[in-house]
Amino acid sequence: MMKPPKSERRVNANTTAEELSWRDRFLALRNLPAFFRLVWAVSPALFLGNAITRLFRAALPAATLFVGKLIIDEVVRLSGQQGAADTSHLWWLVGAEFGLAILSTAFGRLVSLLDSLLGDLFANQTSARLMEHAASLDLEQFEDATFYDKLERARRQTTGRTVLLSQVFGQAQELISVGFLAAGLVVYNPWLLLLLLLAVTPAFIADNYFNQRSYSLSRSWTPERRELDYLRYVGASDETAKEVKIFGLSDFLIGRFKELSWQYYVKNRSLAVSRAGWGTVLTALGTAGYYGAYFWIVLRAVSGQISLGDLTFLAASFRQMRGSLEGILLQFSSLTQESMYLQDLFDYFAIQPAIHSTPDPLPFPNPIREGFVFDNVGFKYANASSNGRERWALRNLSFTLQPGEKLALVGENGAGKTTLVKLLARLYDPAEGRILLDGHDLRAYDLADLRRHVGVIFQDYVRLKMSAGVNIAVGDIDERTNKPRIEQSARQSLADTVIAKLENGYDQQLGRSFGKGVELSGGEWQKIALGRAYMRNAQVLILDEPTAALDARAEYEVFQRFAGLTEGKSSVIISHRFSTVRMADRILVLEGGTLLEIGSHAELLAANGRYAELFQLQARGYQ
Ligand SMILES: Nc1ncnc2c1ncn2[C@@H]1O[C@H](COP(=O)(O)OP(=O)(O)OP(=O)(O)O)[C@@H](O)[C@H]1O
Repeated sequence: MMKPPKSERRVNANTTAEELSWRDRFLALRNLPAFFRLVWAVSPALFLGNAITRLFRAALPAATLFVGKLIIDEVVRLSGQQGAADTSHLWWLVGAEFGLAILSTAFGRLVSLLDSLLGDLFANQTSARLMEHAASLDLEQFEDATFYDKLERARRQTTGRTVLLSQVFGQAQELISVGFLAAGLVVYNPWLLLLLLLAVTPAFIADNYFNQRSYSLSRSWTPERRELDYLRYVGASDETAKEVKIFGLSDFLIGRFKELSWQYYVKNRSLAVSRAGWGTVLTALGTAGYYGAYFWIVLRAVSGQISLGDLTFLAASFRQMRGSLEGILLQFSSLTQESMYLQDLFDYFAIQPAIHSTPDPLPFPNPIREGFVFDNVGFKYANASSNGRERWALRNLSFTLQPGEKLALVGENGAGKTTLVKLLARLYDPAEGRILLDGHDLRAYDLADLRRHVGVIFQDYVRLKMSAGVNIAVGDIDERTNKPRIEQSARQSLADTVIAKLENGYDQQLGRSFGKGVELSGGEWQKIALGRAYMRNAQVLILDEPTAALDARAEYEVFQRFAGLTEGKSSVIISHRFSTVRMADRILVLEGGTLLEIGSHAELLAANGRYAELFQLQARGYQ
């Protein structure tokens, strides 16, 4: 994974931008080596090409000025000669200056080209790494708003971060240019250099200050920026359009968007205005310094102490150096700013998942011999609390899921059924107690292997805006080109009847976002999603309200087939429909996160407890 060495992570991720001191900002520059390693890894050839081209280009300004000086001196010498003069040397010089001008343009273009190629590659690769890293993180991390802030800040760093590369390279290029020019100036008068430095320093300090404030503003507004993105999405997307219309939400959404974006604009505006004001005043100081030096050079030329060529060389060197120095100092302050943004990228990559395989993981048992044992399991969501009290989603939960057993989970909304399933698939780890599989803690097993063998179809399954075939193949994505297997799964989940009606069959794009995509009904989508369970050759199959959107006949058929699929395998079904639930070997009734009853349909009816009550309630509804 992309992780900077410790020394380069010195700027604390939690330091608020407002508190960033000059020291923090300089420390942020430590991110540069790690950044350069990343860019180098993207393309060593482009990286080297860029560096070399810039080096050559750096020498050109001083060389051009020097040739210009030689030309003027030669013209002055020739104009003072009697009779026909030999001008061949002069034309050689003019030709050389022309050549240098062409080279300068060509190198300039080449540098831009290499920058943009490298920039595109870097953006692509970093985005891919961002996704890779996201995939390695815990579900719990995705439920935390500050995580999204980090992700958002990191995402913004994938594009445009190569500006930093051009800046550092450009900076080096300018420094070399300035070195050449300074060598020329020092020969005449070192004090000129000092004057120049003094003239540009105030603008540099001001710029640093404003860059820091602009970074602070941008950072502290991350949640609002995400909200703006969200409002833009809700206000204009196929998934929300119908409710936005029905409930007449557009004014409300647009109003909120305008209010928030206006607040951001006002904050940005006041910063931009004071930056422009101070910038003007302080740059004028720089100009005054330049004209002071110019005055001195002209005086020396008038008194004959330097030649006309020297005058033009010095004046132009001085002007160019001022520009370059100003550029270097200002770039330096934006460099520290960019390095701070870089910190956001590294902070994101430094987030580590808590749920991972142990160093020597056990392979998932095949077949399962003893089953899963929940031993006094408790779990609470990190962000869950009510009236300031911690809320446990599950507590004191003990039961066994036998190999080959069909277990149904029953309970009212929020009772903890889905949470139990997530613990089984190790999307979360228990906060209390433990889950054993064949006598070993679930954490001892290889995570990827566990996920392969525990297949879950969630009630809020993902509806991919991709082809129907891929939507089924999700159950075993490596088999996405295995058409017979996809078709077989579709037949078993009744998705084949849905696909038969689609113009392009399995290749039909679903969802309306791309091309000629078509939308499906809720039940049709559910049949497609159920196909995923048949694709997966898992030992434990879990269906979380798999048939809620199916009509009665489809539900009946699905369960007939599902019984065949799970023959000899363990399965867990969550359902509010007792017609489904009663088919299970055992039924576990949850209430408020704790186990209330467990037993077969007949046993629980005989016990005449909560299950019997809920069952009779539903049965009465059908009478
Ligand atoms: N991601 C989450 N973050 C915080 N709390 C959550 C989260 N998911 C669920 N909860 C809370 O945990 C409790 C159990 O939720 P769970 O989803 O397991 O219930 P359920 O029995 O599956 O409900 P339903 O029948 O409505 O699907 C609920 O009180 C819920 O509010």
